Amino acid sequence: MAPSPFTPTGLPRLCFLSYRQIREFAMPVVAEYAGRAQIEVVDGTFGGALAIAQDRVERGVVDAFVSAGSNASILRAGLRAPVATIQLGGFDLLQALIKARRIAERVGVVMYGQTIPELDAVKDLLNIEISQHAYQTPDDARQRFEALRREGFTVIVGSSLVVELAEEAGLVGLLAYSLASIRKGFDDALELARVARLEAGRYEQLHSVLHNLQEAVVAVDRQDRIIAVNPPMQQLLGGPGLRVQGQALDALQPALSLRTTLDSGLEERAVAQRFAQRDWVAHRTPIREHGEIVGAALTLYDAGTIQAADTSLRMMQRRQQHAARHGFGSLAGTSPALQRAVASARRFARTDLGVLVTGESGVGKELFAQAMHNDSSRAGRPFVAVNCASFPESLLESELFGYEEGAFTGSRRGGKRGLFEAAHTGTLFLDEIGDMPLPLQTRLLRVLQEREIMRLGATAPIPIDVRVIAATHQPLVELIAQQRFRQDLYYRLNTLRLALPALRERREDIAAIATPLVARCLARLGSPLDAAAALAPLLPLLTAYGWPGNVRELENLAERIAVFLLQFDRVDAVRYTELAHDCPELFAQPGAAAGAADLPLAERVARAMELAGGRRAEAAQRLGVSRSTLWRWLRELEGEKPQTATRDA
Ligand SMILES: Nc1ncnc2c1ncn2[C@@H]1O[C@H](COP(=O)(O)OP(=O)(O)OP(=O)(O)O)[C@@H](O)[C@H]1O
Repeated sequence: MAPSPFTPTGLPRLCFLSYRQIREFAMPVVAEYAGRAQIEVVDGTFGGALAIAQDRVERGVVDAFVSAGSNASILRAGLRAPVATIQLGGFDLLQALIKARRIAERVGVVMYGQTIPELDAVKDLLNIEISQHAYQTPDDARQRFEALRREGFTVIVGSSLVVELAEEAGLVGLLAYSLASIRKGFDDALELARVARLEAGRYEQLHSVLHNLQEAVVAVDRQDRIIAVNPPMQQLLGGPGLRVQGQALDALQPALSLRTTLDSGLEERAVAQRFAQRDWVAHRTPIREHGEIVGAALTLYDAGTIQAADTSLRMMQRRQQHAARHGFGSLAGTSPALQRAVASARRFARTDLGVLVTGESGVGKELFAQAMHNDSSRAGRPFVAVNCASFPESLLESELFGYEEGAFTGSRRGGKRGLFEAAHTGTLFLDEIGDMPLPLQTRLLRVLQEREIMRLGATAPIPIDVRVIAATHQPLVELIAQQRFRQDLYYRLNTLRLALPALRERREDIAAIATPLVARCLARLGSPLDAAAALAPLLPLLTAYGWPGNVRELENLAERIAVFLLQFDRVDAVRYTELAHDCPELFAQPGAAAGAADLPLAERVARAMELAGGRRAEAAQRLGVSRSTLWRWLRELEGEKPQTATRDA
């Protein structure tokens, strides 16, 4: 696992706190551990040791302490920090006694805490008289020591303090610790320091998260006593000066109580709550450990912030609606007519001038507008498309320019920004500009000239930076002659002119546009057919067709063809003549059946006759052949007497 960024780095910091005797004895071990830890060696005198250690803890300069005997006990009892104890091993004591026996037959043993009953067994073994004593305080130790001295003991085995006293009195003091025990103490301290650092890292992380939250958070234990609180909640509970830790939340602020959560164990989310003259959204959550409820937490979210977030989410959704999805890469086809249009559009995209896109319905005017926007310096900014023909005049006006609150009956509170404002810094695509009512044309002209808009009912204009791309399928020059379009607006919009060719003027693009559409549709519907292979027999029909609805019509037809193809699992099994039911327009065109040369002759003729309602002249026209040819075919194919089965047109 990667270490938390909050875990302190560098060597673990140990503080070795002891009396002089053990400290001096332990120096070789301290030197041994110097590469693995940063070790501070401190002289600990009884009582003073704790104050020294506390100072280190408060300054946060020590990860773990290592100490022995009474010092270790005092540190453990009084510090909120890990303390490793240098333990006295039984073998250590035995070695010290063997040394003592060489000097004297009577040995005093003075240890911190309690006596060691097992020593009695050693007594006989070593042929030594042992007088054992335990002490709790330094005074206690001194008294024990004095008593032994009075009794004539000259050698004392014991802790660091005892050895110190013995030496002061000119007696022999033997330290009961071995270097091995001291090493063990340092190893324990290193491990404690490692764990302490991990915990400190975790705590820091939580602390930092909690303290940086904008929300007010409080956590309580099982008894509703506050165990954690962050600054915003501290403020709500009584200000920074008040000590809230350990207090019952219920008593401090009954309105924020978590008792019900503690009792029921149920989470409450997004509950509106009024507190301290503000509106909040409250979450109350039980805290569980191993399934048991051990506490609960309350989070208060500022209602204003939530409302702002809601608005921003809606704005984001709206911005996504106002984004241009297509680029020039979305344009299928390689015909010279299309390529010329693309080349012009690419050039226009580099300017910031208005563009008037002309062309029949469905030729791709909006697609080109999006592509120009995405190729321009305004890419990534809003692209707002509005169809001027799809709104009644009054609505179009408020859609485009927005309104102030109270501008008209039923106007929304706070007013509404218009599409010009929505398109600010981006592009506004005004489709079907020829359908814009004259009064709005006047307003539009003013916006284009002044570069500012005035919301309905507003008194001050709003500056606006928008590139306008307009489109029309109507001949604006004729509308001008009929006084249905303002000439000055026409010149304003018409700075750059992009005329898009109708699909029938670039029939070579039909396959390139239709094939991916059919392929996508087949894949979506789970058909195994290859779109290009399945479309090939239909290409003469598709190419011959007039496409009054241009690419949009082709898209629609491609979907129908794909759905028709669904019933076949192999291309050579497709009965193309049946497509006439789904796409009659393809078959109804003059010469259609003749175009579908890949279809068997019998089917083509039957189809043409059916579509012509039995009229031979019309059927011949559909097939693109003379009446006499048709008659001949009919006789050959059907052996039919034409006069009885058909009518002459
Ligand atoms: N060259 C092309 N390649 C692929 N798809 C195209 C191409 N041209 C147009 N389309 C697609 O045809 C459909 C109609 O295009 P678009 O809406 O841009 O036409 P329009 O001229 O703006 O139509 P209208 O005048 O009716 O608003 C869209 O789905 C568009 O993606």
